[in-house]
Amino acid sequence: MRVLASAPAKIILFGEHSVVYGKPAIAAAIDLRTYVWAEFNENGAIKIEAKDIRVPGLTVSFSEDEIYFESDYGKAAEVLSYVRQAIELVRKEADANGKGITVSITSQIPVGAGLGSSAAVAVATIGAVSRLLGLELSNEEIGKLGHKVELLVQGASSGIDPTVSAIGGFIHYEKGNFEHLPFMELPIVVGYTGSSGSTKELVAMVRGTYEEMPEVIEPVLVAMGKIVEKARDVITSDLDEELRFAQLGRLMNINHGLLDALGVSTKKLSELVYAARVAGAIGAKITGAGGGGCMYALAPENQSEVATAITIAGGTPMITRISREGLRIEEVLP
Ligand SMILES: Nc1ncnc2c1ncn2[C@@H]1O[C@H](COP(=O)(O)OP(=O)(O)OP(=O)(O)O)[C@@H](O)[C@H]1O
Ligand SMILES: C[C@@](O)(CCO)CC(=O)[O-]
Ligand SMILES: [Mg+2]
Repeated sequence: MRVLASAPAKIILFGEHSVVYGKPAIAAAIDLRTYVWAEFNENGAIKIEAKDIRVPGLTVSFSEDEIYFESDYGKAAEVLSYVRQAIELVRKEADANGKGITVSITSQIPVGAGLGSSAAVAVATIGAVSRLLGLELSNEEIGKLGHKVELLVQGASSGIDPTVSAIGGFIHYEKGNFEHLPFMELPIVVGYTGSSGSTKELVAMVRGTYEEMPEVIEPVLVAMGKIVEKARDVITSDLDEELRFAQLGRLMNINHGLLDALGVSTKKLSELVYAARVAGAIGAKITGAGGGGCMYALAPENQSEVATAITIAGGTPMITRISREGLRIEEVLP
């Protein structure tokens, strides 16, 4: 039997980082996907074929009989730890420890770019392997297992990324609970800096500053939570679209300033944010953990001008759509 599952990337519209501290956040699934095939193998091993994961900065060390592979992301085997933990977790749930499973991954989502590649690969793997092992799990339950995977690998995770990847659409998320927000077409442009950041390291960096000076950082996190509540009121209000976008744009700009204050922006991210605003975007901010990765801009009137400005500033623009669908079982072959 072979099973193919897919799960979407996401953008965080408002509230990344503060969501790790129990504040609310708003996220949406987008139409880039990770695809995972799962099947049994005979030798009892976990085998992972990550077809298009690029491993930048590869170093190979030869020591006696051992060979170690390291990359810019750390030890090569660690790069696959989200997938490995996802398989092990599902095997345990299904009481199938020791069962040989091969997964093969292809992905449209840039890695470490703030678009939730770790959550999508974990959710799609859990989806494919749970179906293979005959476990009946809802998408919501799979999102919760995806959160466990992120906690195991990263040490800290709010769970918003695996939740939105599993269930799709727009969500308001707070402390493990989510609520779907009304679906809307958002005229956005995502700008990719081309460099990556590790969510694990960025979350740990913010934690370090928080512990060093909680009296300074706590009010920043509280303000981020207020931005999210205001954004939710705007999204669910009956204001006309122009006013709604204008208010959301202002909230994005304030949220970006606070993320910069937490130290998760980079020169390139800020350049893309300002280039988008100068080209007429009504709001622009980092999306995801930062430290490289992506920003997004709200540009109801001029998506293509904003995309061009992002290119001129050295980024790669992506005009994406919100995905209503989360995890999907694409094929089950005998
Ligand atoms: N196609 C893939 N195959 C295998 N592992 C992947 C794949 N895509 C992502 N990963 C795993 O996810 C890690 C990147 O996750 P990380 O959380 O740091 O960034 P992100 O999820 O892309 O961004 P963010 O968390 O800010 O949204 C990679 O180092 C790798 O371990
Ligand atoms: C930085 C962070 O808030 C969002 C990453 O997309 C981490 C998390 O919520 O787990
Ligand atoms: Mg991630």
